[in-house]
Amino acid sequence: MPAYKRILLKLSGEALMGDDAYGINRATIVRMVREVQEVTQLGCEVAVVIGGGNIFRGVAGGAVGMDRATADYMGMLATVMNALALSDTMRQEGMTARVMSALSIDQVVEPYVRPKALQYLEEGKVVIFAGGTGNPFFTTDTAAALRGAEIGAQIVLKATKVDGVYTADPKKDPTATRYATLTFDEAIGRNLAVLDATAFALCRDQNLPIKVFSIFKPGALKRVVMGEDEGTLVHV
Ligand SMILES: Nc1ncnc2c1ncn2[C@@H]1O[C@H](COP(=O)(O)OP(=O)(O)O)[C@@H](O)[C@H]1O
Ligand SMILES: O=c1ccn([C@@H]2O[C@H](COP(=O)(O)OP(=O)(O)O)[C@@H](O)[C@H]2O)c(=O)[nH]1
Repeated sequence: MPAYKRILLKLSGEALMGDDAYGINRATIVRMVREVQEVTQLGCEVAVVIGGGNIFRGVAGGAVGMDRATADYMGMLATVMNALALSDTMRQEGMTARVMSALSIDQVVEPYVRPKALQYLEEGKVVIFAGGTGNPFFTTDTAAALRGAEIGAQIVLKATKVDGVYTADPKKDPTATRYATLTFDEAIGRNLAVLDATAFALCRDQNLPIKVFSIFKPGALKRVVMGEDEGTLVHV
């Protein structure tokens, strides 16, 4: 039995690159989709928020002199492309997915309508939320917290490049150690940048726990969903 009835899974855009320099690595996206399929087969309702960092990151555009809001809209469009790729890969693997976008691009994706998203989830379809929050100056982590709260998910699962929350960025500080659990106030107070502070604060206020785990570790998603010891739990 899965430990959660409904989850919000945040998939890193950047992880979609696999070992490529940018874009979507075919083997990587297929592997991610199969992991999601495993948890749907356990009877868990799955909503996904996908990032866009493999195609475009607003802060990077902003850093080279581009208007930050414009760069962020480009980043949001990148998440729409990833969402379409993800949904198509799910279709090829025999799953049913629906993409709902925070930005209206009528010819391409259906708009986000909360009751419809809830209906899809109840029908056992995977719902992929594209376009982040629809607002510049936010991230897809914040979109995950927001949509997670809206759909009544029991937990937000952040599948990322590291296997949990560390005392410092493990990519920069090799002496950093991993937490098994920590509170939102500790994460925010210590400026732990594995998620942005807005996402942490929203989850804290809604009493919505977050689990951070590695997207590269085979079977990790299933273990998290089964309530087994994997990654780091951030809680109130
Ligand atoms: N305290 C920390 N613990 C774990 N990871 C951290 C920490 N501080 C910064 N990071 C970095 O945060 C990254 C994950 O966040 P992010 O770049 O938003 O990835 P994603 O593509 O999953 O959204 C990790 O790859 C890691 O290098
Ligand atoms: O609500 C949002 C979500 C995303 N973005 C933009 O989209 C980019 C891609 O999202 P993110 O960096 O969160 O993706 P990931 O880290 O998962 O690759 C961000 O850098 C922002 O520029 C945004 O402006 N508002």
